[in-house]
Amino acid sequence: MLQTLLASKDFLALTLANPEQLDQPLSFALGQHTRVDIWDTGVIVFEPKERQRKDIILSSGVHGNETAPIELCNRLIAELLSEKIIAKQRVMFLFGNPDAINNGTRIVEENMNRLFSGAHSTGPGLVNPERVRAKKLEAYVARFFNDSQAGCQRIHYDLHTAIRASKHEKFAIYPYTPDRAYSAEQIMFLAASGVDTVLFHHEPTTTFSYASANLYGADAFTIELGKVYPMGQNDMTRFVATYEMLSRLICDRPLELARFDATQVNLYQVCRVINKQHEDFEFTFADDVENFRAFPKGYVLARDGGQEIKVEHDSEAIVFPNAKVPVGQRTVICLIPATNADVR
Ligand SMILES: O=C(O)CCC(=O)N[C@@H](CCC(=O)O)C(=O)O
Ligand SMILES: [Zn+2]
Repeated sequence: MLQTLLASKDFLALTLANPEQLDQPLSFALGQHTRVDIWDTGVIVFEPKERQRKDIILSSGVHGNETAPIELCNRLIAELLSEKIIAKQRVMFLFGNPDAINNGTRIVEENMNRLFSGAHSTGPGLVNPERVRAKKLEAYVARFFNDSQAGCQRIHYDLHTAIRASKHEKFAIYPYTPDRAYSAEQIMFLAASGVDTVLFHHEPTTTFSYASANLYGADAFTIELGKVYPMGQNDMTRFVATYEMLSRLICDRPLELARFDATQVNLYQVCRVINKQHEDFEFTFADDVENFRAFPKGYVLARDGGQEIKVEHDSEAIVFPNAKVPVGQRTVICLIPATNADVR
């Protein structure tokens, strides 16, 4: 198994050939500079001999059909394994849901990105593969971040793609962190990566990025890198800036970030999340309406159990509309411009 990986440098292939687990953890050295530990299928850690100031997690494939970030991460892993680039920061890559990646579907049985912060074990408990895997992923994040040296910055970018097209092609969700100012440096890092739009969430969630922000004080984001396409059909030239900035981050090359300038980015505040109450929930707008389309006050966005759901602010933009979720889950996020965000 190790020989195959060392020859191919294809960690995704190893992961997808062993979607449930690996027989045993693997450990090896890259030259004199890096130790590599494979903790489980889809879980690989690069540890430079001389540790620097950042501990970085890059996760992808929490939704199995969101392939561009999976390809991007597999390329970074291959370049690290072949010593084309050398990690100067501690970095862990996670391929979240190998079964769903093999299936080419968002989920197998349940949306994994609603199962963090312990949600995997509430309600019916560990009854499906996504719940079992979410629990394991939480444990790997804890193991990784609990080994951070004092003063080390923790970073977690959970990489996704959106189901539909977006007015802002690449965007990030900043999890709810009521006790912290928003990081100007992180927002400018995202902008330099081609992610020029940030949504500030207004409440705790059970997403992967929220768990890392809340439990470990990490600079954590869900990052949407364009639209869903099948594996191998992504135009990877659209991710050149993202690849370049992640590579600089891992290798501790100069980030050369611009000073924070609110006019260079699109900042939105989440004003509400509409959850599905009844099976008959439906939107009034067409399936091909893109993310960030704005609707005026009073516009009927949806109907749910005979009730009309209307725009409450002068204008609200919508993101992630999806009527086909289970009752109780998010159908859409509504946004207003973030005019007073505390960015420092
Ligand atoms: O395009 C869509 O409808 C969903 C894309 C996606 O998977 N988004 C994440 C966002 C997580 C967050 O709010 O931080 C998700 O729904 O899990
Ligand atoms: Zn996703």
